Amino acid sequence: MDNIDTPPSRKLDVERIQHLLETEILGTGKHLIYEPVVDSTNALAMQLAQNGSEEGVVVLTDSQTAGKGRQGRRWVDVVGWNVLSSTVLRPLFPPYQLVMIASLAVVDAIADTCNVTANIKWPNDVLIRDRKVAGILIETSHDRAGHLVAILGIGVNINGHISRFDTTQTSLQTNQGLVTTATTLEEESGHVVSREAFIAHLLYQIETRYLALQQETRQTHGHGSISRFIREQWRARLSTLGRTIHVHQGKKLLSGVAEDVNDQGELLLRDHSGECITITWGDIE
Ligand SMILES: O=C(O)CCCC[C@@H]1SC[C@@H]2NC(=O)N[C@@H]21
Repeated sequence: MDNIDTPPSRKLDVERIQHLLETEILGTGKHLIYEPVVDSTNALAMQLAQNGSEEGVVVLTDSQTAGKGRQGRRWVDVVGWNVLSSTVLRPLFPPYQLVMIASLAVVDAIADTCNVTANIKWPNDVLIRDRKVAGILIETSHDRAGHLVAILGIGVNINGHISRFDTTQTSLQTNQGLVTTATTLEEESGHVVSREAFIAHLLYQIETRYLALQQETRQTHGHGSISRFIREQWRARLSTLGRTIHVHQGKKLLSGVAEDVNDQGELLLRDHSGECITITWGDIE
């Protein structure tokens, strides 16, 4: 049993996150909702949002019983070792800009807490050394008053070593090839990472860009320098660009070189016949 990482059954210290946000990171106080176990933080946050909850409410947990991934997949976790968070937002700007803000926030929170460089696989997977460390799921809907709400769900593999997880205690073994495709911050930085510190930095990083973009959208309808700056920051972090890739869109497979992204964050793929295809969704391999 020596080589098996057994999860600590430590609960998230929400007061510590509040304290870090208010004193050290200089972000504003947040309305944090913590449940030790939920089906999905996104589902709970969506329920709250549809019932009119204010933006900025953050749902946190130690474990999800039905964590949601992109394109209907499951998101599995090991109790107490991951960051699982969902934030209620009411963006005035389009969802593709939220994709950019969220992935940049994760990249920056990783640099802040671990001093490790992470990159983005289009559109919003966060990778370190080409292995996935975080996933983002944005879901939109309308509340009872008809206003748009967006739930920004973020899952980050914080501690433990993927290759050593005790898969008899988790459903990780259902993820084919996880060991070669995923990683954790502990694995990459060489030290245990505080989930509380990571969450505080993450929320701060989301908030600064989000508020700036909300203000700019009110004033310029999204054509200002902040939108451009965020898009350029995100583009510069995309490890997908310049590579030969395969895009899975359901049963359809497209291959070619990922040349660039357009203003809406869509991927421009040059296929083998020389045609440029605009990719709006799909899984990149
Ligand atoms: O497939 C992906 O890459 C996206 C994964 C998103 C997972 C997070 S964990 C917190 C939040 N709650 C969910 O049910 N999913 C997101």
